[in-house]
Amino acid sequence: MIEANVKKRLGSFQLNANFKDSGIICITGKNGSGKTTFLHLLAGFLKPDEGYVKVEGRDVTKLPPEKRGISFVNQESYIPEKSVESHLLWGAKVRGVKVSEEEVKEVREALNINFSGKVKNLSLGQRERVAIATAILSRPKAILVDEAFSNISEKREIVAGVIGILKKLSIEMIFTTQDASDSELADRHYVIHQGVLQKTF
Ligand SMILES: Nc1ncnc2c1ncn2[C@@H]1O[C@H](COP(=O)(O)OP(=O)(O)OP(=O)(O)O)[C@@H](O)[C@H]1O
Repeated sequence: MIEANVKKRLGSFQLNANFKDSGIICITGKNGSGKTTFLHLLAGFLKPDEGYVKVEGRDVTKLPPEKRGISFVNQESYIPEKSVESHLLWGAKVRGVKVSEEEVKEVREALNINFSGKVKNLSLGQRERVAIATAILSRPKAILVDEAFSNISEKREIVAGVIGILKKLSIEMIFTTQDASDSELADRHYVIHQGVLQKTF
C-alpha cells in the first residue's frame, strides 16, 4: 500500500495528489501533466511542500530514496559500463538482498532478456528491460516505472510477465504511460490533468 497526500509547486506548475492504493497502478496524462513529478515525490527525489508519503503504513517522507523500499525506473535507469549479468544483480547487492539463480532466470524469462554483453551496447528497449529486471531483483516493496515500457516490443506480453512476477513477490507497481490503452493491464487507473490526480477505476 502506498499513501501520499502531497502538494508541490515547480515554477508555475502546481501538483496536488491524494493517493492511497495497492497492486498494479497505471497513471496516464498528457505531457507536462505531472506524472514524473508525482513519482519523484514518492521516490524521494523531490520533497513535497506539504504532505506525506507512506509505504505500507510507514511514513517515509523524511527518508532518502534508498531507504524507502521503492525502486524507480525511467528510460535512463541503467549503468552503461556494466555487463547485463552484473547489472541484474547490482540493485540487490546495493540493498544487501540475496538472489537465487532461479529468481534471476525467472525474471530474465519474464522480460525476455536472452542477450548479454555490455549494457551500453544494447538497444534502448533492451536497456529498459534490464533496468526493470534489476529493480525487481532488488526486491523493493514497490517499483515506480516512469514511461519505461514505451520502447519495449511485445509490450503486452512483457508487461503481463512482469506483473506475474510482481504479484508472486508481493511487489506493487505504479507505472506511467502516454498510451491510455495500457491501463487495461493494471488493477487501478488514475489520470493526472494539470497537476491534479484522479482515480478512474
Ligand atoms: N524544476 C522545475 N522548475 C519549473 N518547472 C518544472 C520543474 N520540473 C518540472 N516542471 C514543470 O512541471 C510540469 C510537470 O512536469 P512532469 O515532468 O511531471 O510532467 P509529465 O506528466 O511527466 O510529462 P511528460 O509526459 O512530458 O514526461 C511541467 O510543466 C514542467 O515544465
